[in-house]
Amino acid sequence: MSDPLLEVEDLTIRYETDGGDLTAVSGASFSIDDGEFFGLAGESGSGKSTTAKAIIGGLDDNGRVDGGTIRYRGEEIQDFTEKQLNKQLRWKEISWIPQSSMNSLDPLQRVSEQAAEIGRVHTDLSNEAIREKLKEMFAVVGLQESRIDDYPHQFSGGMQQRAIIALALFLEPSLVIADEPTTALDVIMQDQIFKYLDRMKDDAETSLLLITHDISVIFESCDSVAIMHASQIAERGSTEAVHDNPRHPYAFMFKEAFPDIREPDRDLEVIDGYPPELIGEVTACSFADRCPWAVEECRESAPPLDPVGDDDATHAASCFRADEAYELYEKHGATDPAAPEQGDD
Ligand SMILES: Nc1ncnc2c1ncn2[C@@H]1O[C@H](COP(=O)(O)OP(=O)(O)OP(=O)(O)O)[C@@H](O)[C@H]1O
Repeated sequence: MSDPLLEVEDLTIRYETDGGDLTAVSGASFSIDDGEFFGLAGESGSGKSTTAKAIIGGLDDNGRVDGGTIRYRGEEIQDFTEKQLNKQLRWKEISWIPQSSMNSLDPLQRVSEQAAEIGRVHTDLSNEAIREKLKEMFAVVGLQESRIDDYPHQFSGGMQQRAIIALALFLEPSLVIADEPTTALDVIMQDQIFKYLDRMKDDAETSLLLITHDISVIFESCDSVAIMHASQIAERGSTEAVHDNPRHPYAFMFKEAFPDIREPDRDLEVIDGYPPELIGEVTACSFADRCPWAVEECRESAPPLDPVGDDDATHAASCFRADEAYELYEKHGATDPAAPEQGDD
């Protein structure tokens, strides 16, 4: 079997802060194949954007990869210099639709000039061919082709977002990283962009790393998923396996917190509390303080992301009670029948 397109292994990322080193990602592992749509879900602050930024070499200055590897087409890239990233990866291989596109366009350059510069560095295409490709993408994202020569300030916020998406896709990259790409867009436009990505997937085996807090979008559009909670991957696997047979309490409670068209009458789950901010080494399950099924062991060490042993070899959960938690949840709701009743000694 060939290498996965992207392989993230045991990745740990920390930010230097006044309060000490904050662990934003702790031991994360997942891989994305050619033509695979992979969703990374989780509440705000779980480490999704940090993971994506590390892949494209865009960590904030106070952030660093503190352990693990990121391989792209088999080559380790976590220590690539800016020059290597620009020359070998960005735009043509991996393109990035950032969470906030508002400041991503150069205000001093027409969009077509920005495209020309990207095209010059990464392809042999003529200027005319680059303009044609950009016009095609403008049509896909619902912008008039004639506006490729506009400056960013001539667009509204939503239009700037669409211009960024056009720039991210016009060179047909192998991997598109999209961080909450559709939050500023209406549903029709979201649908149009996903349809276009699906076409790229069919025609050119384009892969997608889709980052969102909305797991229902991932269940609709992705082949695989990882659900993160406060720096750790709680569960990972094919969308089908994680949807139908979830094992980690955060994964199934998070999933049940969103409406599902297949179960219109279900009450939505509420997860009490907030994810912790983790200073220093992570030495416990980051969900333990919010988990109805947590036992002593969960606070004594961080559970490894182990295979759950079903038909999907990629399906793994980092929970000491992965074998029983979902069954208990289905029988008793979000309470542990083995836990002492309140008021007991
Ligand atoms: N530059 C930074 N300096 C210090 N801490 C940071 C920095 N950037 C992110 N963090 C912290 O790292 C953790 C992970 O943040 P990250 O933005 O990766 O999460 P996220 O899951 O993408 O959240 P959101 O959905 O809100 O974007 C959070 O605790 C956040 O406060």
